[in-house]
Amino acid sequence: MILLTGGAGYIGSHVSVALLDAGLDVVAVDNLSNSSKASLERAQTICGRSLVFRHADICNEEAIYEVLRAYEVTAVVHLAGFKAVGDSNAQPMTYYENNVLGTMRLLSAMKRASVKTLVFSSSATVYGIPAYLPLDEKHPLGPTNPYGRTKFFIEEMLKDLCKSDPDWRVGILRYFNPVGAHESGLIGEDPIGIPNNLLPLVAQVAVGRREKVFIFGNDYDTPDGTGIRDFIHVVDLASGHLCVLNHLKQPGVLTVNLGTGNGHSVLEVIQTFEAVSGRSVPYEFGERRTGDVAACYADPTFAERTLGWKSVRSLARMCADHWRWQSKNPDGYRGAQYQTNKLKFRVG
Ligand SMILES: NC(=O)c1ccc[n+]([C@@H]2O[C@H](COP(=O)([O-])OP(=O)(O)OC[C@H]3O[C@@H](n4cnc5c(N)ncnc54)[C@H](O)[C@@H]3O)[C@@H](O)[C@H]2O)c1
Ligand SMILES: O=c1ccn([C@@H]2O[C@H](COP(=O)(O)OP(=O)(O)O[C@H]3O[C@H](CO)[C@@H](O)[C@H](O)[C@H]3O)[C@@H](O)[C@H]2O)c(=O)[nH]1
Repeated sequence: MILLTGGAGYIGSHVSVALLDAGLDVVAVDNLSNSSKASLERAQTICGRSLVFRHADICNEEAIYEVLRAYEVTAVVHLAGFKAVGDSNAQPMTYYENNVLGTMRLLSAMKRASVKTLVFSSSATVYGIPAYLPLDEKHPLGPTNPYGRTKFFIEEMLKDLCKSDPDWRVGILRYFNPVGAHESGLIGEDPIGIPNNLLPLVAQVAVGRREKVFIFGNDYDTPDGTGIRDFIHVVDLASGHLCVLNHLKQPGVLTVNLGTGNGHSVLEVIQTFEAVSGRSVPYEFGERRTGDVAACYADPTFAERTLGWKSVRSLARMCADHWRWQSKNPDGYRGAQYQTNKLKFRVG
């Protein structure tokens, strides 16, 4: 049985599908602070298999320990955490508590239950301002905001833990910019309030929920002046978790970039989204956003060499799948527009 923390979230629901489709048993734990259980009900519908859901907080060591023992968990995929960069500047201690302390509690519960295999979702944000591109795993680390520092501190903690005890096997996955949705249109990203990230905002403008996209800067040193990022399809990203889980046979830490290696500009994303959706996405150029860099994209060769993993879905596919999710669920999981035959969660 695999314990998936943050399982009801955007990436977690897609990882649930990848794990269930691979025939693995899953217990998903989430405190639903930024998600809805509906995502996991739909993940079950997609796979035709049930998982176990436990409403719990990773900061609650006893609750996690109890789950680890009750379901005979053998490995943990740890996605639970807060992720908004702006919020983390405003409330750094909340981020340190939830992300760093939460991970410490989880590790402590794992140690007590003798579960010592972990896959952790880190972020390309740990690299900070790129000294060179593309970013390989050896690039120096220097996160520029509290959210990024929580990921950095957790990475350091995991390295120390593995040095101290050779039984631990840890995969650190540095995600670039996950976008898109499962091709069924049943699960996808459902941010609360005005989206911070580009793709969900573009999708909400296309569907008519918002008026236009403000492009943060058109004077970067890039071909069209707008920022460049490595957008990666969330289904490709999810499959990377399976690959790393299968690969964690040796003790120690394996740190891997999950990106495509291709950079796409903000304007390119908007134009591609318009083409695949047939909708217009009005935009306006505005000031640069504090903390943004001109360009950020991965060198994904280490992932391919060590895990045999490679992203396969194009930007057009990312936009098309994101659009299918958004157009079928204009109000996300809150809308009742898209009913599914709910599979019951497994009772543990
Ligand atoms: N989406 C991105 O752009 C991105 C990029 C890099 C890394 N990541 C990391 O990937 C992970 C998943 O991100 P996501 O985009 O799916 O975000 P998300 O907010 O959709 O999912 C995170 C989930 O964790 C849950 N959660 C938060 N704190 C918890 C706690 N204390 N106990 C139990 N559950 C808790 C939330 O309710 C949510 O369901 C996060 O750790 C995030 O930092 C995301
Ligand atoms: O309303 C918007 C939102 C974004 N952008 C631009 O779009 C690009 C992508 O921005 P965004 O989607 O916010 O992603 P990033 O700022 O690259 O950060 C994401 O990707 C990082 C990993 O690379 C993660 O660590 C972060 O948590 C996640 O928010 C950037 O050039 C932004 O300036 C706009 O122009 N307008």
